[in-house]
Amino acid sequence: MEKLMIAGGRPLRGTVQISGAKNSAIALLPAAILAESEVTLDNLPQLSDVAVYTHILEELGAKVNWSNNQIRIDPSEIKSIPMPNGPVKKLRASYYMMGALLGRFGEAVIGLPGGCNFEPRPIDQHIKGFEALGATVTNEHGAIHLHAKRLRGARIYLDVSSVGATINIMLAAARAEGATVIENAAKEPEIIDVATLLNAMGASIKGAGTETIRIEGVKEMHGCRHSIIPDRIQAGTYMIAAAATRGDVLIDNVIPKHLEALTAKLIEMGVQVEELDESIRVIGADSYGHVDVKALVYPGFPTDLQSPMTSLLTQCTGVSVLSDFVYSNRFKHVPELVRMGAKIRVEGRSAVIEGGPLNAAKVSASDLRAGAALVIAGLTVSEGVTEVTGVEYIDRGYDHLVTNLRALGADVWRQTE
Ligand SMILES: CC(=O)N[C@H]1[C@@H](OP(=O)(O)OP(=O)(O)OC[C@H]2O[C@@H](n3ccc(=O)[nH]c3=O)[C@H](O)[C@@H]2O)O[C@H](CO)[C@@H](O)[C@@H]1O
Ligand SMILES: C=C(OP(=O)(O)O)C(=O)O
Repeated sequence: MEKLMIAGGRPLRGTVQISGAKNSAIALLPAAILAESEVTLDNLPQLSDVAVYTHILEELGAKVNWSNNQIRIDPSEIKSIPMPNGPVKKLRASYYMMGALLGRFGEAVIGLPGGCNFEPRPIDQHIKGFEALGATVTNEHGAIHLHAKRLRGARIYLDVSSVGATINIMLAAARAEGATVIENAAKEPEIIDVATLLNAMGASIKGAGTETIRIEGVKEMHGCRHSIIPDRIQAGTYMIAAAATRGDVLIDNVIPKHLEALTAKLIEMGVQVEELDESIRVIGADSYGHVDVKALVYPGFPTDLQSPMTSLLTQCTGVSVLSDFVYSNRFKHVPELVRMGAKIRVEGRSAVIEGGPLNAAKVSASDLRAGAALVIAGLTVSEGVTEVTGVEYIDRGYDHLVTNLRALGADVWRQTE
């Protein structure tokens, strides 16, 4: 078993380069299935989720050539091989195989997804979308079976503006007959990134990034080259870590606009934040005022930064309230932070956090962002060594985390028992 060991108490200082976005990459990889020729993705993050996805594509018959931050996918030999089990169970975004295979072949069998299960994460809106396009969808022993003689465009109103459902419907509809309109679509930057790739592959998608997306189905799609957008959640995690350790960090290769909700909150609590063209500098202060935070869909404060933010709020004076309006029970990090001395209680969909010092402890990450929260908490503790297990979750979403933190002056290392 691997652990992260953190001897904290050192302010982070220096520059960190942010990799491409996980939540884009793991949608762009299956999107390549819709092309008839090679797709090249640049700025690919080096993450376990990406490794699992490339393995899935290879199992389907794609020729994959991954070298550092670039991947070339030749999907010309891909077949819709049933995948009720195996690697699809290892990550959440395997649900995109449903839309991509359905869109290209009119059929797919994909096991229900795995990934971070901090609470039940239904996919009813994805299925509603596939059915509206003309597919029959059944759940047989935990695997979703999809079949359509032909897919026809439809008007689909999403009950919740789901990132996954919006992207999955775009994938299925890109090569359908006629026009599809997604209403109440999610507006996250990763959706624009997927639409940009699909359009470069020959699709006709308008309105990505707004609540109405219109897709005119095309007969064929082809290869192209695309550079993945920077990972706003990794960037936000380093911003929070810089503030929590009272450091001074330049977070480079970011789109500052994607981080406005976090930037505004940091400034409100007394952190100095400077936005540059493609980077953000975060300069910590000796003390911070308490703030209330509401995690919402984009452009609101991201739920994926809610857990890391909890750790920062333990460093504020007074009581902060952090509520999650996307995932009401995403609080598995709280008991672990309490183990480290945090004064936090969960009330409904909110965590009530009373500021105060933390101490080193042995804690366990139950999901990716809970892991990030525990690492940040450990970085604030000046005596003793915090041990974080569940490193496999952290590796799903943080490219070279230990190397990056060490380069910023943190005393962090991996230890295998
Ligand atoms: C791979 C990926 O991109 N993961 C992100 C994606 O997850 P994911 O796409 O799974 O999250 P969604 O945007 O779909 O979920 C948003 C909300 O809608 C609900 N819902 C969703 C789909 C559905 O069919 N029915 C339904 O009720 C969910 O329970 C949740 O309360 O967006 C989340 C919200 O920003 C992020 O936390 C995840 O990091
Ligand atoms: C919840 C997350 O990812 P996934 O949806 O892939 O589990 C995340 O990135 O915080």
